[in-house]
Formats: sequence, C-alpha cells, structure tokens
Amino acid sequence: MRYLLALDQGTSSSRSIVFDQAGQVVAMAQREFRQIYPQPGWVEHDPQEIWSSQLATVHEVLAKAQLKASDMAAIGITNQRETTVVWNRRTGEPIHNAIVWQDRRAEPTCATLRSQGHEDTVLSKTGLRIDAYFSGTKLQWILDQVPGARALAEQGALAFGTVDSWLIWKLTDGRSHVTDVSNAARTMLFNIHTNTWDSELMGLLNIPDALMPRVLPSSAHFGDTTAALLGASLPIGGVAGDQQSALFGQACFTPGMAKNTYGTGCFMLMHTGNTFQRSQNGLITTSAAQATSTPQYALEGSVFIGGAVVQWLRDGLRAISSSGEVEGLAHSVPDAGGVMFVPAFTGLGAPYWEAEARGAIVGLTRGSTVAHIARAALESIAFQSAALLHSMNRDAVSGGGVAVTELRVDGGACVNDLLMQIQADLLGIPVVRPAVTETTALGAAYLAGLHAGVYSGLDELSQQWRADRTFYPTLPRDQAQERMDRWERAVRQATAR
Ligand SMILES: Nc1ncnc2c1ncn2[C@@H]1O[C@H](COP(=O)(O)OP(=O)(O)O)[C@@H](O)[C@H]1O
Ligand SMILES: O=P(O)(O)OC[C@H](O)CO
Repeated sequence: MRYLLALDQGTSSSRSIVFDQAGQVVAMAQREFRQIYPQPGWVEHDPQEIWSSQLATVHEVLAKAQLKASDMAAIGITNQRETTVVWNRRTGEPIHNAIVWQDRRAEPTCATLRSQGHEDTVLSKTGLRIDAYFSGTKLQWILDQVPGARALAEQGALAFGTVDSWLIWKLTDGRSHVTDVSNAARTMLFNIHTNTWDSELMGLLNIPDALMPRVLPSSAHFGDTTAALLGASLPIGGVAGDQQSALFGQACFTPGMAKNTYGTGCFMLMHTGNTFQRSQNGLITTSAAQATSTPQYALEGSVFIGGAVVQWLRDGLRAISSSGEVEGLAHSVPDAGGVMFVPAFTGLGAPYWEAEARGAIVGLTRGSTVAHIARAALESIAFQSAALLHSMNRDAVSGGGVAVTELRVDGGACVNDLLMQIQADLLGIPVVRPAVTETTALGAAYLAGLHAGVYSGLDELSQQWRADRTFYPTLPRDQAQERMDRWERAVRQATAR
C-alpha cells in the first residue's frame, strides 16, 4: 500500500492528513495557531508559528497512522491563499509577520490603482479585481514599510512567497523557492495566460523580480524534504491553493463541473477547462490546479458570511448552543414564515460587491419566532451560493461553455442535510456530498500522487470519487424563482443607502 501525506495549512489551523491510495483518510492531526490583530482591519500570522504548527501535525499524524515518512509516496501541500510572507534568504528569518488574506491595510493603494485606471489591465491579465485581498499590494506594503526591505529586495537578499512557498522553503531547508500556478494566480502579479510573472504588473506595484519564486504546474517536483526533518527525504509532488485543491479533490476536472465549500464563508469554483472566461457578472477568473503544463481555469466567487451566520446564531443571538443544533431548530418550522436574513455583517461579496452593506432581517411579523430566523439564516447561505452559481452559469453559457449540472459540496456546514436540500431546491440541480469530505487535503494528495505515479491520470481519480448522498431538487422552478426574487429584494433593502 502506498500512502500520501497532505499538509493543509488553513487560516485558523494547520492540519496534516495521511491518505491511502484509495483516497480514504488514514489519520489526521490539527493544531490551531495565533491570530494577530494589530489594528482594526489588519490580520497577521507569525510565519514561524505557521511552520511549527504544521510540522507538529506531520509528526503527530504519522504517529497516529503508525507509519513512517518512508511509507509516504509523496507530500502534497494546500494552503490558505494570498497570505504574504517575506523572508531573508540567508538567515531564513521572516522580515515581518505574514499579512493574511483577510487584511485590508492595502486598500488605499488599491483605491489609487483603480483611480489611475488600471482595472482593465489587471483583470485581463490576472482575472482578478484590484483588491487588497490579493498578495501584490500586501507585498508592496512590506517593502515600503519595513526599514531597509526594499534595498535588500533589490539586492536579491529577500524571498517572497505565499504560504506554500514558505512551507516548501522550510521543508527543504532553503533549497527550493517555488510555488504553483494556482497560488501564483492569487498575487495580482501573475499573468494567467502565459503562466509567468507579469513585468508590467511587477513594475506597477514596484516589486523587484529577485523576490519571486519559480512557478510550476500544481503536480510537479517542488523539492525534497531534508532527511533529518522526518527521518526520510520525501518528494513534494503536489501544491495548490486550498480552493483550487478542493476543486481537484472533488474530481471537477472538466468545464461546467463545480464545487462549493461551506465553511466560515463559502467558496464556489467552476472549472472552465483551458478557456480563460472573463466574468461579466461579478466573479473572478483564476487558475485551476494544473496536473500538466496546460493552463486550466476556473470562475470563482465567494460569500463572506456562510457558516459564520450559524456562529452568530450561537454566539451573538444565543439561539443555539452548538452549530449542529441549527438544523433541528430550522426544521421545527415548515418555512421561514416570510423572514429574510441578509447576513451582510462585513458587506457582501460576489456577485454583489457591496462593501458598505450591513446585515438585515426583514419580513418579521408578530408570529415570527427564533426558529424562523434560524431557518432564514440557513436559507441565506443557500441564497448567496445560488446567486454565485447563477452568475457562473450566465458567464459560462455566454462564453460558449456549459452550465453546471450538479454541485459538489464540502466544508463544515455541508453536513447539514436541510441546508443541502434548500440548496438543491433553489438551484434546480442535484447537490452531491462526497463520501470523503476532506476534499481540500485530498486534492493536494491527488496532485502529489499523480506526480509520484501512484495514479495513472485524471480518469482514475474521477472513478475513485464517490458520493455519500445526493440531494435532488423538489421545488417547482417558478417557486424557486419567486424565492430568489424575494432574496434579491431583501439584498436591495440591506444595501440601500
Ligand atoms: N450542522 C451545521 N449546520 C450549519 N453550519 C454548520 C454546521 N456545523 C458547522 N457549521 C458551520 O461551519 C463552519 C465551520 O466549517 P469549516 O469548514 O470548519 O470552516 P473553516 O474552514 O472556514 O474554518 C462554521 O461557521 C460553523 O458554524
Ligand atoms: O483557510 P481557509 O479555508 O479559510 O481559505 C482561505 C482562502 O484560501 C482565502 O482565499
């Protein structure tokens, strides 16, 4: 039996999972690490804690699985995306904390870039909107604000990386400074047509070339771990940003295949094959994980408040004492009784892009109960996701592609059967929950396994994918449309100024 070791470095925890060749979880280990909030709107991580927590989980998972490093055919890495690390090549020391994807400090720089009219250039080359979310302006901030950083960068003394690059540097003791296309695509510095760092964008943000990692397909030889670290040297054969990795782990390899991850927020990605599909409907275009050197693309949209609305019911409203209780409470009423909940706690993401919107609960009557609010909260996750999928379908079909025929789901909230049924009813297509819901880590394991020759190709992986449960739509389409219309009216109320 050949095993694969996946390192899943997420925003709130580092995890490691050992998979067997059939893609089943053998063992898992997880460690949380510190979230650092130096100012409102700023979010940082200590790169050394990212590394030490990740390494601890690797040792722990091997012990739990009762396996040795030498039993692993390869390592796959998947990671929180956009988070930016800069370190000194000689000492290996970071020169600043990692600036996390959620951090908004670079917004003024982005506003300037937008006012200078660079939006179309950025969008056409990178598929992205100009936003502080992406790495480029975070990197620029570090070079401008850390004393001496720019001069060191120009001399070639510093290295930039997203979290995958940082982990690979540590795993290989500085011998590999690399990343993969799906992570590079999140920097706003990478041309996703040519798969190269873009000199015009690098110039626009004033980023010296010498900082940048080498970019490889997502299934490739990224380096070998130092033998002393794990007791044997292991090849790193797969790397992908976590959302693209989940798309891969869900075996969504062809145009029109899509997945939605229901976590704190929701991330929906739809594969568009080797076609760069520019969105007319508020989505972004990104590189999908690439098993070969042929570029692969996806449309992506995110919902800021997904499962987090359930956390708010628990911690803010104190209507439930654990997230799992929401299903029973919402099930205790046949519908939301006309209540609509728009959880725009931090504005609304795609496809609305309403940064100033705030949460609203509308349609309350004297008969409304906390159960109706709980049901409306669950529905809000499904409404926001449906709005994303509708935008994707419009983009895909207008670009000559195909609409989504089933939605594959994962993430912490996909265990909620009621939510999944509401989702299928709104979308009018089956919603499919896989047997293995650790799809993010599985994607990285698959990418590594392909490179190590554990798998023959994508067909084998497609055949390996198994559904746990399929939720079929039961609601007549006109009623689903009427619900979406009421949702859109509620969104307009929440965004009215
Ligand atoms: N049964 C459930 N129904 C709805 N939401 C749930 C349920 N269980 C967990 N959640 C939500 O799922 C989220 C956690 O999912 P997870 O994938 O671990 O998130 P993340 O990776 O973003 O930390 C939380 O916001 C939690 O409220
Ligand atoms: O770490 P996660 O799962 O919250 O994912 C973060 C995303 O990659 C941000 O783009």
